[in-house]
Amino acid sequence: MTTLHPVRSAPPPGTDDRSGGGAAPTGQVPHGGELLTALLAGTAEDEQPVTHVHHLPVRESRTAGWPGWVEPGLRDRLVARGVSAPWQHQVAAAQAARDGRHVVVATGTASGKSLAYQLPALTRLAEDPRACVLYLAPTKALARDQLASVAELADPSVRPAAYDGDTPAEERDWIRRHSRWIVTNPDMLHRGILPAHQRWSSTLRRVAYVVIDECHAYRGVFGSHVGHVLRRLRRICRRYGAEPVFVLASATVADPAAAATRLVGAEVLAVTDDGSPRPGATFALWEPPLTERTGEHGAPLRRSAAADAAGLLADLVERGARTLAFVRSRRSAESVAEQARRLLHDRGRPDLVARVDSYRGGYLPEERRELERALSAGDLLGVATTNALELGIDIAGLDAVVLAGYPGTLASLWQQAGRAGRAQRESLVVFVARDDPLDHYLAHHPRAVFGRPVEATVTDPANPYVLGPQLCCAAAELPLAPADLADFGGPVAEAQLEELVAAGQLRRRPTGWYWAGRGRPDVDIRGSGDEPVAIIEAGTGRLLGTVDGGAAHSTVHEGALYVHRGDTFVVDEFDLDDACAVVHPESPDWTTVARDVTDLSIVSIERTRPLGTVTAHTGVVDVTNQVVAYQRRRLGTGEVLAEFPLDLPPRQLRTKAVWLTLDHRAVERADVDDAALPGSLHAAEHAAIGILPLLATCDRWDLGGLSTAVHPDTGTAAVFVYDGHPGGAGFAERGYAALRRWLQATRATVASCECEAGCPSCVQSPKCGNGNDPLDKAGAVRVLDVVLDELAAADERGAADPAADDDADVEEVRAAAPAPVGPPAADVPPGPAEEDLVF
Ligand SMILES: Nc1ncnc2c1ncn2[C@@H]1O[C@H](COP(=O)(O)OP(=O)(O)OP(=O)(O)O)[C@@H](O)[C@H]1O
Repeated sequence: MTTLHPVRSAPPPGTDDRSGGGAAPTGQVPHGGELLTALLAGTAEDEQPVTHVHHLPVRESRTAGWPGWVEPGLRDRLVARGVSAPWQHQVAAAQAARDGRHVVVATGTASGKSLAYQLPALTRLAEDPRACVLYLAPTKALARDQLASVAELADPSVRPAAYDGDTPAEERDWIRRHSRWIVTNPDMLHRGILPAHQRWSSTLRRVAYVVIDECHAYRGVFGSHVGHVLRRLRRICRRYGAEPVFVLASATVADPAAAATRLVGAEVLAVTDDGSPRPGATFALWEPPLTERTGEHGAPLRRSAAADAAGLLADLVERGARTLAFVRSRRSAESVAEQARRLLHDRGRPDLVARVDSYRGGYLPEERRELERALSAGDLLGVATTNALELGIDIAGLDAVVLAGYPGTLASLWQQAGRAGRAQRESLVVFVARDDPLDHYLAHHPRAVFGRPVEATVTDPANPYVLGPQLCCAAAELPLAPADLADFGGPVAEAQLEELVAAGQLRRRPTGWYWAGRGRPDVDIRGSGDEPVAIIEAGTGRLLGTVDGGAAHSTVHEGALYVHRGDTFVVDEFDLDDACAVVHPESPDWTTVARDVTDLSIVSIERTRPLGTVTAHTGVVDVTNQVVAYQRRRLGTGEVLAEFPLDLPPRQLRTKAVWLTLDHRAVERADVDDAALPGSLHAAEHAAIGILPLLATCDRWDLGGLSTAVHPDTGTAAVFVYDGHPGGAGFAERGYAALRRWLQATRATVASCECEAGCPSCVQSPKCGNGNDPLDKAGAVRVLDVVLDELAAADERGAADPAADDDADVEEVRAAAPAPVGPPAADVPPGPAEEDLVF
């Protein structure tokens, strides 16, 4: 790991840093570029972890005048709080909302998105003493933070209040009657407010604005449910005579207008041109080097991102830099802080040991405030934290942020990176890649990080497993009239209603569809539809939580290591009949990985794109999966310690998939013989799954795959990637729509990895049911080359699928990009061609 040594004068390779190097003046914390140069000074000659350095220059603010309609009292309060003039994007979004247009403000972290909805909403509340606002947040912590901010700004008659699962019963009635700014969440809307709409009618008829904060959080199956909850809300409001304006806020996402329109079910205008100022930063992409250690099939392993993050944290603290290190789990937060303390101790700096801590979640406001205070005062210099500190903290003046691993979305990455920076001082951000294809890709493709975002927030409101239950909820709230169906998908909804009538869940009457079940429909908007499995602690009988039924076989089988809020347990018994798993606390030095066998059959093809010797498809598939064994693997290294058989029944999943078929000519062109074909397809499939989250906001654990040299349904070689949720979640369809970009990035990831025969950074998968066997890295590159050639040739012939609307080449898209969304994009230099990027 890096240690303190004289500053190296040459900048690291790949740098476009303009800040220069040099040691810090005594007593002063060096700024971003200097810090990085100093960190690199002690790196071993043969290791060069920094793959790229990006310089984010200071961005000056662009303000606009206060719109004439803003309530003077509100304006005065804002001015008194330091908002002397609104930024341009705030006025653009506020004006659209004021004019009655649904609008999404999609600008960077801390760009003042709140003001964009507070201006029109609070003005309206001041003008109309009866008007109300509904504010929806994805997490309770964010909701509570926003509540405090509105309470400070609003006139006392607004009485902002939180109405969520934590609201005491005795307060609920008061809130319903008196609050005019109700802070809640989609779950409460779905379970509490909409089913009891008569009780809420006086509020619902007065709703002027619905604010949906952090709207990129609503993705996949959950996002599809939320989309319907919002459609139900609009229908009920309409019934009481209200047509609220929706204002959405989001950090970086691709195409926010389309994503927001799909979520709300009505046209939404996007405001993306960020007028807020930003301090400068040096942003380094860092990939830990390969080590002598080996994992599955002797694959070389990289040094862990956590180990490098701990080293960086210690180095930065030693230089007096106030640093946050974001890690992926609570356990990791503790161990990174512990490793950093040990390093400082070993370097003879016991004075600094007490100034490093971890943030262990729990989200207690007092804990957060103490941490904010200690960091601001400089008592604490380094904190390793989970994403608990990503939202809703106000720590000014951090010198550096270290990200140990990609946090899953670019929005989160910028949210975390945005915690660094103080006015007039350049900060340092270091992204440390984990041993995983997506992290590896990002470490070597700076423009995927600093260019226009390509990851789309996908939802699929037409998923029958979402639409059916949601139509039941809607009908139970208020019978569904034919005129209502347009909001719920038109013909798709009609077809679904027929099935619900046939199943006896709804009744058709001349006036519409009526709920025919007993009580209320029981629909879990956060679950997969399978019965959740309860996790029970042996001895105490304490219910620790639940896991999704769909994931239970591979996560809580007998012998599995189960992590709950950072604490570890081992499963003693998995009872399928009672849907529960009994666990005991244990912290072994291993983790477990399930082994499974998968079978897939094609049910129907929805779209096909012939590409000469290759064909791309999307459609419905049946996947049969059986977990048959599990492995114990050593923590940190991934070394396989033992394998144990399991006796679990197979399970069926009907879902959506994207797949490629390759006829014998394509296989010949790829120069892959019979023996190498299965491994080549399998390796391409793994890398493709690892990369899809770059284009769709999902996790590789949301996806499944299957590849085979001859698939019985097609008679050809085939690679399938499917959504791991009943009915699909929109991820596979996004892959089909962005096929070329997806496969280009996949190919680049595999080809650029310096390992010889495949490793976790390229073609090995941590969740492979076959133990990553067989895999043929070189064959995968050749197969992907043939597919990409065929795609390019088809595009030249003009045979692009109209559905593949964004299926353009990565470079072309970026070159043509309009004013980009997100913190860095406006400053991205034209950049070198893909092949010129630093590897
Ligand atoms: N026009 C302005 N001039 C000066 N300061 C402003 C202006 N607008 C907002 N601010 C301040 O900027 C800070 C960030 O604002 P806010 O929390 O609304 O940003 P955000 O975009 O919602 O942040 P996040 O990305 O964390 O959700 C706040 O301290 C706010 O008071």
